[in-house]
Amino acid sequence: MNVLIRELSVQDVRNFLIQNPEVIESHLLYNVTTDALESLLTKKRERPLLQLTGQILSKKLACSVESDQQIYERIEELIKIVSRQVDADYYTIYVPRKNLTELCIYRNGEFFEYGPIVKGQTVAAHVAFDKQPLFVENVSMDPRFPKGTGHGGNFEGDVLCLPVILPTDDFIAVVEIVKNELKHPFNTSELKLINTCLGWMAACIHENGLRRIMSAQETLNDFLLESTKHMFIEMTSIDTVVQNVMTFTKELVNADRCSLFLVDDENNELFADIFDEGKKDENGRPLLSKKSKIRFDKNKGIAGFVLRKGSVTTGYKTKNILCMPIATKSKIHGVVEMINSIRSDHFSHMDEHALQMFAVYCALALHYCRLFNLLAQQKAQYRVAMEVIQYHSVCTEEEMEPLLKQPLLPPEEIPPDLTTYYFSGFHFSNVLPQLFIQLVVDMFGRESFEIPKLCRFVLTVRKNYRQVTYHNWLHGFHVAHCVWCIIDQSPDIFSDFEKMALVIAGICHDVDHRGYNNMYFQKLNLPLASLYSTSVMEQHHYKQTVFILHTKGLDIFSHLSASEYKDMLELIREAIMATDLALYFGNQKSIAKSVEEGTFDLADDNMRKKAKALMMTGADLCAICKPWATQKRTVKDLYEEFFMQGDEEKKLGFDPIPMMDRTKQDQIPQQQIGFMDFICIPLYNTLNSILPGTKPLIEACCENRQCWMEVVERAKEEKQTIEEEKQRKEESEEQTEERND
Ligand SMILES: Nc1nc2c(ncn2[C@@H]2O[C@@H]3COP(=O)(O)O[C@H]3[C@H]2O)c(=O)[nH]1
Repeated sequence: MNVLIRELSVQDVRNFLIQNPEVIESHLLYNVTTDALESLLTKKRERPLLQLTGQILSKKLACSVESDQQIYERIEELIKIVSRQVDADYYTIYVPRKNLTELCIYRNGEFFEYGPIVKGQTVAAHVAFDKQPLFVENVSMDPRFPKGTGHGGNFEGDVLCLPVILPTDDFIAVVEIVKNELKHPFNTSELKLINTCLGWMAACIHENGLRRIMSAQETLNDFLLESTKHMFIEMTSIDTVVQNVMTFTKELVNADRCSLFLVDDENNELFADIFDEGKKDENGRPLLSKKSKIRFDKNKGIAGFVLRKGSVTTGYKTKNILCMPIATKSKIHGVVEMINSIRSDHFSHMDEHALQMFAVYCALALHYCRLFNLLAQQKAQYRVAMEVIQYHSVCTEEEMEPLLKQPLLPPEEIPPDLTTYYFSGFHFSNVLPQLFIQLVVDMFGRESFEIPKLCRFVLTVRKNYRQVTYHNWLHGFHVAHCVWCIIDQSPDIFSDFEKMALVIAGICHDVDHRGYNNMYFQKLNLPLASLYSTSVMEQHHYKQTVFILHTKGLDIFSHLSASEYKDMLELIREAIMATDLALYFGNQKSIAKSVEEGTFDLADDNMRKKAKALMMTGADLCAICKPWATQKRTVKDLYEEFFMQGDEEKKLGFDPIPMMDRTKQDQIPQQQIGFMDFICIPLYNTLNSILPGTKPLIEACCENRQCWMEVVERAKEEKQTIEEEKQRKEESEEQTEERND
């Protein structure tokens, strides 16, 4: 009989009771106390709650969790419910630690060490190792688990053990549910229930994490808004940006400490001078301290550095680090290092992702801040350079003295043809400043400008012309003089305001010309060409003019109101820009067309503007209308400048245009005729049609054309004579030879 009882299994007993229900009934009635029966009933009533489990779960999990501790609290609450549903005896929650090398048990808000994550010891460690669910029947008999479950090595029963893995692949826990062997084993629906619940739980925890990230994102957006405001309104310093980055990243990933190292590309180093020593301000925000710079080799491990530094200097122990480069596409700006997660014993994938995203904004913030600082520095450098330039480009008091003493020549020394188109400054180069002042005084009266200012102004303009052969101070004077003559010969057309703008534009129109045309700057991609895309030199001449006009002591227009001054500069700008010959063609065509159609009207603002532009071109080319001797001399100087550019281009491997090619000098007379036919004659004809006072210009131009024609003819004749002579010589040599023969 004894032998028979020993061989009975739990299942045999169950089968017997199903077939003999009266046995269990009498047992319950007579052998079990009422209290025990009632507790059994309570348990039994809880079973139908099964279908509500999902609802309870979702409610429990929907509550937001702020820290990892809270996540495990939730898991425990849920596993408690699930275990009851499946009538389990025990459950245990294990948490991976030490970078996934060890497990500890979580129970009632506390963590207890359990053991290493290895195979061949416990069920939980095996599952943590494989990260696969496992069902073990009668665990005490299974040789794979000599140390059994969380309830010891010799526990007899069935074990269901599952890893909790989030959709982000973060492995956060192992859940173990155990049934005593004497109870009924896990059935399929129970296994399904546990699996489903754990699946939902992982999804909810993940969801919760996302919510945490979203709220961090909101804070992040606020920060971005705040820092952008700082940068673009206040243009904050690098220190402020670094402090913002450190404070916010710390909040973002819940780090205990943080550091930020900036890259010093020049010295191949990383450095930091703002430190987090764990202090907080009255609002609980990190209080960072600025200290002397720590520098170290860019290639040395920062983590190692911080570990060393942290433990030696502050006694602070670094347990885990999240380290991220702060980089834009082209440059690594720095490295941010988060030390010791407050939430857990390590930083999660979510932390990493959030920081990765934020690092992009940090990089932009640092990038713009650096750019801003660079810009501010360059601005300061520019100001210093301008001060130096101003010192050297403005005339000294010694240089001024003679003119200040005698701004005007005695009447007998004034060239009699000064007020005619034919005046040539070649023989008056020493007194051109006095002659210019004379013209100004003649046209505007003695009171129009402060004479000492005008003296300083005119000498400084002269100083700012370069010593090139054509586009020099003398050319500037000639153009201003021609403008003066046109105005003088066109009474009641221009206002004093316009006249002043035109005469001053005339004297300044080529200031700082370097003897090269616009094409040269563009072809060689010189800095001036990157500054101005069109009318390169003309824009530069205007800028130089404004620079002179702005300089204290030379500010001849200081008597104007702000708006008058603005208008004056605009008129000067238009006049100087009009000296770009590339703009002339369209202008001439448009005026000639209106004249032909009888619609030209100087009262019309637009046409008036065009007329003034044409007048500036007329003055700029006035050498072509000077007496023949002056014309010849000017062309010689002009071509020397052209050839200098040609020589330069040849040196740089370019092919100069024939006009700038020294080896083609014999073409000059023909080129002059071409220049007149193509540009000057239409120009002065049209100018004459709108400003009849310019008639001497077209006449003189035509006379000079005649002179160039004669040069061409003479050259032809000379060539012919030479050839005839050559031929005659050859023939006579032939005859001599024949005679000798
Ligand atoms: N070939 C030729 N070109 C001239 C003459 N006078 C002026 N120019 C050109 O016309 C241009 C007008 O604008 P710039 O003063 O910049 O440069 C001038 C020269 O390139 C001339 O007599 N002959």
